[in-house]
Amino acid sequence: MAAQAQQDSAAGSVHGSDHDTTHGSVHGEAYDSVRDREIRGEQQHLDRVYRRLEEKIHEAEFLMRDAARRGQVGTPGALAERDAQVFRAGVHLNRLNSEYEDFLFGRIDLLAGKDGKKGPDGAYTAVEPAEGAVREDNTADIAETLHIGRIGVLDEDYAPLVIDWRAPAAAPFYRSTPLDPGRVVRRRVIRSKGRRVLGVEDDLMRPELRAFLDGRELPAVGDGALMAALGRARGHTMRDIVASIQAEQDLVIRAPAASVTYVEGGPGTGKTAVALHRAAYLLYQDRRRYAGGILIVSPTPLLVAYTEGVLPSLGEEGQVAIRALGSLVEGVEATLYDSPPVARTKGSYRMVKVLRKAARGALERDGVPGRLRVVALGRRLELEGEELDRIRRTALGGTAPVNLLRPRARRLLLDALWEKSGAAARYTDPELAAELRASFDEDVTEEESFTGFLDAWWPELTPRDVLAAMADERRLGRWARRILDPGEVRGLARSLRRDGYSVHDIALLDELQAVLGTPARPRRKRELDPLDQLTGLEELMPVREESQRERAERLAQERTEYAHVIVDEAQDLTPMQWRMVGRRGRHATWTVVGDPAQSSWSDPDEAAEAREEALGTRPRRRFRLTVNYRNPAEIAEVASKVLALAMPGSTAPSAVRSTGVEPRFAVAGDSLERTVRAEAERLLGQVDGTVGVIVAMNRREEARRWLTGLGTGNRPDGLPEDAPDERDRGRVVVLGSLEAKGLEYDATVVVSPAEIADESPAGLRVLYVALTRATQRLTVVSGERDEPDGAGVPDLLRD
Ligand SMILES: Nc1ncnc2c1ncn2[C@@H]1O[C@H](COP(=O)(O)OP(=O)(O)OP(=O)(O)O)[C@@H](O)[C@H]1O
Repeated sequence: MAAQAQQDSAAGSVHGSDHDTTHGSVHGEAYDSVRDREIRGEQQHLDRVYRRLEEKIHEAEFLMRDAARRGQVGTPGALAERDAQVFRAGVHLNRLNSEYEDFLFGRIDLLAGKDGKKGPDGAYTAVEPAEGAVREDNTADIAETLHIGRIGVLDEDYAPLVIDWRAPAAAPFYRSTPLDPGRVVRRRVIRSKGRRVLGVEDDLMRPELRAFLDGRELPAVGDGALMAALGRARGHTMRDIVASIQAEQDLVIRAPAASVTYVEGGPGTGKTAVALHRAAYLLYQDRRRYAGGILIVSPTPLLVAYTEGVLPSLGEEGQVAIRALGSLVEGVEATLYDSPPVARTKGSYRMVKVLRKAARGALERDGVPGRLRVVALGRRLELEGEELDRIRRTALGGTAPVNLLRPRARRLLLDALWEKSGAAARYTDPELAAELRASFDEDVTEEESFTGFLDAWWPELTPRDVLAAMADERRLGRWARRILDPGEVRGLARSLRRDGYSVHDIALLDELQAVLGTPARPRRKRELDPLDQLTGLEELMPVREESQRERAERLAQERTEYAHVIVDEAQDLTPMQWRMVGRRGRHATWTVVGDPAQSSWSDPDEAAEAREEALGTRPRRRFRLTVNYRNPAEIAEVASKVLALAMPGSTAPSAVRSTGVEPRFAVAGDSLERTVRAEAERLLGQVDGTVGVIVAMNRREEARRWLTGLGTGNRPDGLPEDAPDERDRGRVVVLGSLEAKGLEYDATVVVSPAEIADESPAGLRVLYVALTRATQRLTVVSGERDEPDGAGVPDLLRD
């Protein structure tokens, strides 16, 4: 399994075993000296790149100053687009310099191509080698060497010093494999920090070939960049994978953005990483088109926080908004959880009908005046009871948004009052009657008693008002008759009486916003500005352009629709959430990534239907990711047992590496608390990075207390500042099973598989998620319900 995966991966170790050791020889030369020489060579290249960038930055600064001197706007906006880009690159570089590793991270050495055409990035465009590029004796000359980095840099002759990783010329760096090498002979990953090259790792794509560069044979050093990247300790934020994107991932990242791109793949196959890199790629490829914004929808705020740093590290911020499902509606933030049955009700498609009824019914409230009384044409006119109800029913006919029906209701009230006045009967001349009616309407609508009544009887409803009205079980029962059963009504009403909102409430609020509509507001008159009287003022005023970030924030606030929508963990969206997300991408292209086997939603068919509706009739392109980069084979093996129960017949992705460390099974004796704490402590000593403790949702609070002071950042009272566990602070994280979605840790403790599985109808799939979070070590603790065997293996994880 793992061997197959290695073969699939472009970075799989393909060169001879003499390179796997740091001593030995490469083509008769001491290995260490070859490596040093290669590193020195890359260092010289990196120095050249930095010198060129500095030149360009100075040039851009000069142009800016010059433009300012000539009275033009003193910002990059006044420069030619190319220079402005260089300027931004320079600003970005300064940041990269101080904050990020691996500005320059790759290199490919290529055979001569089929033709001599060059692309805009200065590189040859041919994908396949020229005939005769490889000589009969299996030797060849390297015709082109490209360096790949986070941005593109050209030298003074417009030859590429660095190719942007998203440019077409960089694709072979990611796609070439020994099975399908194209022109690539050697693929090199360069590790650098700031301006210093630290190491190089090579893969030969044509190991049978002896290739020469400037008369010297091309050596290969290192033993696999991908494995080195995967073995690194995990922190609290995700890293980008630019240096080691794999061929099957690259196909997704660079897929044309038309229509809907579907990506499925098991845990750890890089779906989230791919989604983020795809956003950066799309912006690079067509910045103008995506100025409309890219929205990335993520299931939890924890996953947003985990992934947020990746885009700036790719040079992208601003046009991409990463939002949790609970933060998609402006001004509200989900903070509560619903029990599985309530979540199921709230997420169900049936809520559309309930909400439509509630939005109309919410107009009838306690305290609404039962009588309208006005004086007009010298008479007292009244409407009450049944008459008012009838008017309301007529006004509400059809499906138009409730808040937009107020003018219609107002009209109907005036009609009824006019009727009551009997004036119509007295005037037979239609012109005269119309005139009188107009002045009647004007008189009535100016009366305080009329406007006051209308405001109370037909107020502008907000989504929150309606949701609050649904907290009344009796009223909700009326609106949900024959749609929800009484148990569902009770649970729903009770959950809406809490302070705050759950993630499922947010989709209800959004649906209500659509059902209620927003009446057009009269434009506020601009206050009289004495300077308006002067002309030509603008030219005299210094104009401060918005910074890119300010602009992005402003646009994000104003924006309700996006040009491209990326949905991460798409298997978890409920039908109501699909409707909410769908409204934000009505004219968008889409990338949808997910894994049905990890779905915590209990009715996948219903969700699939809502998803299809949200995505409309656009054509679909499907991709499948097959390699698990997160879990070692030993952990993947245990998880696959639960997969077999959760989704019989589905195949698990193949793990790319194995650590030789089997998962550990512990049985809680008389104290679950003590066992969990001891196991977490043990793992803290075994890994350098983070430890995630995953428990059933209703044990979260309790488990946080169990682990107080153990690397959690919750210091027990009286602990001296330099206590030994101080270095572990923040390394242990306690999570409810649903919160673990998408995250990963060096080691995890999964507490009571049976409790997690029993918690909801989708429990087995949630357990599958929990078991696939660790990059190095997994400990499973059995509790009362787990029925462990003699080796401590719980029932659910046995064959
Ligand atoms: N090509 C790669 N090079 C290096 N690391 C990679 C690569 N692809 C994925 N990874 C790493 O593997 C881990 C899993 O990736 P990611 O979280 O994107 O997977 P996923 O498919 O979204 O998983 P899940 O479905 O479990 O949420 C991450 O640490 C990611 O950085």
